[in-house]
Amino acid sequence: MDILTKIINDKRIEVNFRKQLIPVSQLERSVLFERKTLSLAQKIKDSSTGIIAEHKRRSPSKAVINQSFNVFDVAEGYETAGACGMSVLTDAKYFGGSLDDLLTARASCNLPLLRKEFIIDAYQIIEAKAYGADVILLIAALLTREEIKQLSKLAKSLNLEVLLEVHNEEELNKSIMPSLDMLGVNNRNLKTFAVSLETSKQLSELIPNDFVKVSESGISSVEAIKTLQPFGYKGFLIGENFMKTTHAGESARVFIEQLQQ
Ligand SMILES: O=C(O)c1ccccc1NCC(=O)[C@H](O)[C@H](O)COP(=O)(O)O
Repeated sequence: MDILTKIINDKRIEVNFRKQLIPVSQLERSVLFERKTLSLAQKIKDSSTGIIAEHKRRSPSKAVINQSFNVFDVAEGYETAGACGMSVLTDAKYFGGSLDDLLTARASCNLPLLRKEFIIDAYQIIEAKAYGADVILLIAALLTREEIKQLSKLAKSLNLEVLLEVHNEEELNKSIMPSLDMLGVNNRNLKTFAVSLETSKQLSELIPNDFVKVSESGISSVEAIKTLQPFGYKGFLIGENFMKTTHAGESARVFIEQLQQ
């Protein structure tokens, strides 16, 4: 069984459990549910660097990356560094994240926050809003076109932006629709974990220009970004490269400074 199938099997059980624990009506009463959300797409459009910096403790491909940072410091550091937004992994079993991480990030910075999660149910989008997210991720490999439509429309009705992630042409073709804000190309093959920036380069011309283009995963140098920018990418999602250091915020600051030169 590949890792994505394993993650999704576990996620179905987790989501059913959570639904019973905290009903939608309770999520909708959260103070953050009424909050005015921030636009990550606009921040990326206005930026010359477009960095979405991720909080990532561990991953299926790299095991432990960093267990010692606290989310408060990382969020504050990323904001000071000049990131456009922050991605917060909320999956516990495979990434060591949680919704509390999202809440802590929300309390610690004014950056647009992406809930980085394996979303398969409308309930998780309502959770995202209740815990302070501005953006949700939809992964085309997990969803039918009809599901992408339903879930993205729900997100938009809650004033959340949608980053749709693809890995290949087939996923891209089935996903294009007006209820998406950003199209992300994941450079990591989720079956083999091999990373290749060629994936972003090859798919770029197939992405209509009305979407903000984001390149995700395996970006570890300023040079990598400079090779992706001519392909129309404005946003760059970076996790491990910052989280594996002794100070995620400081490493993002140095990276963004070099990118501006
Ligand atoms: O990172 C993984 O190993 C992984 C495995 C299976 C599904 C998703 C996975 N990662 C989620 C992400 O998309 C990345 O955390 C994100 O793009 C940042 O990637 P990186 O800069 O390479 O840490």
